[in-house]
Amino acid sequence: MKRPQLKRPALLDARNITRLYGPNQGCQDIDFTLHQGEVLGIVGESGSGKSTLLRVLSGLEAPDVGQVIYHSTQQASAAAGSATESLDLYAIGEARRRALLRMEWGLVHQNPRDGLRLGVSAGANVGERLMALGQRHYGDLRAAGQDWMERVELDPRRIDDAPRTFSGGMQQRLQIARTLVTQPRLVFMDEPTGGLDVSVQARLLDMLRTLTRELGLSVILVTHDLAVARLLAHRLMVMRQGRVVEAGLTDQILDDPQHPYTQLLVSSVLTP
Ligand SMILES: Nc1ncnc2c1ncn2[C@@H]1O[C@H](COP(=O)(O)OP(=O)(O)OP(=O)(O)O)[C@@H](O)[C@H]1O
Repeated sequence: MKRPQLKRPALLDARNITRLYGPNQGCQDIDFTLHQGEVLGIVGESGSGKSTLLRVLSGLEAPDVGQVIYHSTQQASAAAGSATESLDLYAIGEARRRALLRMEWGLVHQNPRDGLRLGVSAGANVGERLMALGQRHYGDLRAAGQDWMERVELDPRRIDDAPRTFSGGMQQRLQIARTLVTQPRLVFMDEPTGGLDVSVQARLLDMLRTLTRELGLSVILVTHDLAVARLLAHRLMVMRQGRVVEAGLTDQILDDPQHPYTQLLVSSVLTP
């Protein structure tokens, strides 16, 4: 499969990040740059530190050492165009970090229950994030809810139903709609297809691939599933015991792994 050439501006820089809970437990010495429109997969077996790294990158947990630098594009004015401001995620303060998550970033949890409000309607789940950005018009919010339900292949006639009446796969699609409705510049995904039936996973993956391409999303994706990584990610980082052991273009890593650990990971998928 042909991958796009990625010579785009940097969106996020991870600089020498370490967050350890014990020896080799967590993540250490992580350095990379995510470019605009790029999908970066973080892969590795259970306990390799993927989720720890994602929490640090997404502003949920400060690193012991290192910096996360986000290149935010502010729309100064129609005439002046946009200006880029580089923000040190853990130096800007809690309020600004939360505002970033709300306004420019999105987070898709493995378990949709962690990303949805189960007690309010599907439409409210989607509209709520828009309201947080200042949209108030009921008709527009409802129209956006219906539109996004359709985009994630949910029946828009169920807009008033509570997500707890949806299946796991439907809840995950609703969580994705809720996340993407605000057109985030950067989306973090933690095992977005984990815990679902294989057939449900396949459809969801297909949908995610279409949406990331259509919207030109920048994504950091954590998965232990190399098939998911193959389908969605342009580039991969392979983690083992908290460290990155190999990084590069997805096809190169999966078709010609260099590190013995990556070779083992790839062969364990290929060998029944
Ligand atoms: N809050 C925490 N307190 C103590 N130890 C932790 C904490 N979070 C993670 N760890 C430890 O850090 C290591 C890495 O865990 P992490 O969840 O980042 O790995 P992972 O690759 O995401 O695994 P999985 O795929 O199973 O989620 C593990 O040994 C884990 O026990």
